[in-house]
Amino acid sequence: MTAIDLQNLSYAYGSVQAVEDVTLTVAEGEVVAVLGPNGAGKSTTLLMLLGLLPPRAGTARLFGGDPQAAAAAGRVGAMPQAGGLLPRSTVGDLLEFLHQVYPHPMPVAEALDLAGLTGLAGRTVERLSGGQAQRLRFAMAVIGRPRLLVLDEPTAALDVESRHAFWTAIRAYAGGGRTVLFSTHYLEEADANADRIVVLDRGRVLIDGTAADVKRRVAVRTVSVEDQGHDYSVLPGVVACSVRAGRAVLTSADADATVLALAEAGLLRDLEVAGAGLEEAYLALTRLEA
Ligand SMILES: Nc1ncnc2c1ncn2[C@@H]1O[C@H](COP(=O)(O)OP(=O)(O)OP(=O)(O)O)[C@@H](O)[C@H]1O
Repeated sequence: MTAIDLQNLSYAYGSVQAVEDVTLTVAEGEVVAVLGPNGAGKSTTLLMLLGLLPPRAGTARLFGGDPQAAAAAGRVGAMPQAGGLLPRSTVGDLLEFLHQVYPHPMPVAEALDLAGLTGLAGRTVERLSGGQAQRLRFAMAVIGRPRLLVLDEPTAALDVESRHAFWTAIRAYAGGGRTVLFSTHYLEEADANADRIVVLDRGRVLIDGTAADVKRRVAVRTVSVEDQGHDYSVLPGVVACSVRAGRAVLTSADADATVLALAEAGLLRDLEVAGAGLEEAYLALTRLEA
């Protein structure tokens, strides 16, 4: 059974093309990360997927039907990036209300436990810390026992320890054959918690594969040597190169192969190899695609 089926989805805010021709299918039981830097189009894709934003082009279907129908049937739980909480109500009242709305909910105590909020049922929402509010959003998303859980940057407000507990809860939830789609900026988080990673860049799908596929392509290093006027772009692994202050600076997706080729060509003078950040990796990948 296909849980999520996005076909050629596009969306523009005025002249900003936020999502362009995104096609993505997720089978029931998969845990998928949507990875991308700021502004990559993650939130916009998630909003269309949930039926909260009408696509300008393409279609979004959940469990073979309309996203809104899937949501109305209680099959979808969503955790937005922010908002969605009534400041004056208590944690317990909010969850109790949702418990009554859904057809097959879990007990409020179970949702509290799953989200690490046991003992906070009487606390008003406005007195929750950022991390606790985030965990309440998670409890609200799971209390209806949805078959599909959609989480938009769920750990953004959490410290390292809460992150760990949070992912343990999500994995436990996914373990029962449920489908989870979450967005994140962090490759490590996607790697540790997803079966599959979809990298979005400027609204487009750049990579759709396993963590190993992604890592292979974002394991970018900066290799630099004294410039000797060579055409460095032809060397293996090189995805971008420039000459700065007499040095050839090469962005390489395979530093070992690049260094070996430099050595074979007699170009290995004053070698420096440095790790490149993920943002640089995205940049390099984008150039590779261009
Ligand atoms: N309401 C809006 N009005 C105008 N432009 C918007 C709006 N929301 C998003 N955008 C633009 O659309 C593009 C995609 O934004 P989106 O929020 O989907 O990306 P994102 O990957 O979720 O980013 P982030 O990681 O920062 O949340 C960006 O260029 C953003 O500035």
